[in-house]
Amino acid sequence: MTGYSSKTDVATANGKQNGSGNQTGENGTKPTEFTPQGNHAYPYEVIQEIADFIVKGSGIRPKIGIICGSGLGSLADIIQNPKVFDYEKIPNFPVSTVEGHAGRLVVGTLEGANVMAMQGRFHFYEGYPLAKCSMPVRVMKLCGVEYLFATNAAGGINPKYAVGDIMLMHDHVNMLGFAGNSPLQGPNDPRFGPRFPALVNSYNKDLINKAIEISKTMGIESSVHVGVYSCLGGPTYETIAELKALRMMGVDAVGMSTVHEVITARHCDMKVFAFSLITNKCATEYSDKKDDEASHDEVMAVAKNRQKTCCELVSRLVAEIQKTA
Ligand SMILES: O=P(O)(O)O[C@H]1O[C@H](CO)[C@@H](O)[C@H]1O
Ligand SMILES: Nc1nc2[nH]cnc2c(=O)[nH]1
Repeated sequence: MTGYSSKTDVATANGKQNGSGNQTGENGTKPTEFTPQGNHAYPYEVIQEIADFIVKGSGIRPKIGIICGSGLGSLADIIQNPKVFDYEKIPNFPVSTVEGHAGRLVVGTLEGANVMAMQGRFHFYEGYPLAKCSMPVRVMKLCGVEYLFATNAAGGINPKYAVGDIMLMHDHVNMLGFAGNSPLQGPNDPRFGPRFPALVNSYNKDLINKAIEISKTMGIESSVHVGVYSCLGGPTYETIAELKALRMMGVDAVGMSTVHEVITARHCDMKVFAFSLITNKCATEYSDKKDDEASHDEVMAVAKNRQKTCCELVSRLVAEIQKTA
């Protein structure tokens, strides 16, 4: 029996295959065979099967789901009593193909809360349709997750932002949506959420306020901002003209992820907290300076430098949620 095998979205950049093939679960059972619906959406039953595999395999029903951004995999390393699942071993799960995204799911406890963290997310530019990129958010939901923490590395467009700053997301501009692409495209399954979800209150204000308070106690409030993120398809970094356009639209930071995860999470009524680590300053004026060019090496280096701060912010916010549970 085979798993998901759409040949049109197989990410083979580094020779890895996506979540197809003859995987066998830890308990020896084989995953359900299925065909993609609409825009490659996974059927509810398949998502349920993946969630059951994780909950049974870990013995934990997580309340908080964390998605680690590029170079921020250490957010999962602080999880206690971790049960680790390589994506390759999870039935019908895609694989990570990007440097800085290890491709592991870590389930355990953090500040007394049950959590699960993705060390590696899926991006549109890897060749995955958006529904597949954000499929793990639905897995989280069926595992029991109520809160999604989505983190990312992003370029700072707001001239006030410095490299290493943190931007708490309070809104987004969905550029892929402008172009008619959505993770919710195709038939709607009401067991996840409504056909036409509203997004005006997507980023939980209480969690943003708590994070601001935490940043004060950490003494980093001057490098923490609240702003607007936009996701482009990538994998190219932006041209100056594109950056100027994004700035005119009110975008503060730009990346290639997160928005479709947030849309999927809000569709199934999860509370969302998201932040960008500003890993590079985006040039919005023409110059010949080599420094103006973004690079993934720089992104990874800055993320490594700031991982301790990001870990502390995340664990303190988890502690706050746990306190009020
Ligand atoms: O959004 P994350 O996964 O943090 O990574 C960001 O950094 C990578 C580019 O350097 C892109 O994948 C972009 O989306
Ligand atoms: N699109 C985009 N993604 C990023 N990820 C990290 N930095 C950047 C950037 O400048 N642009």
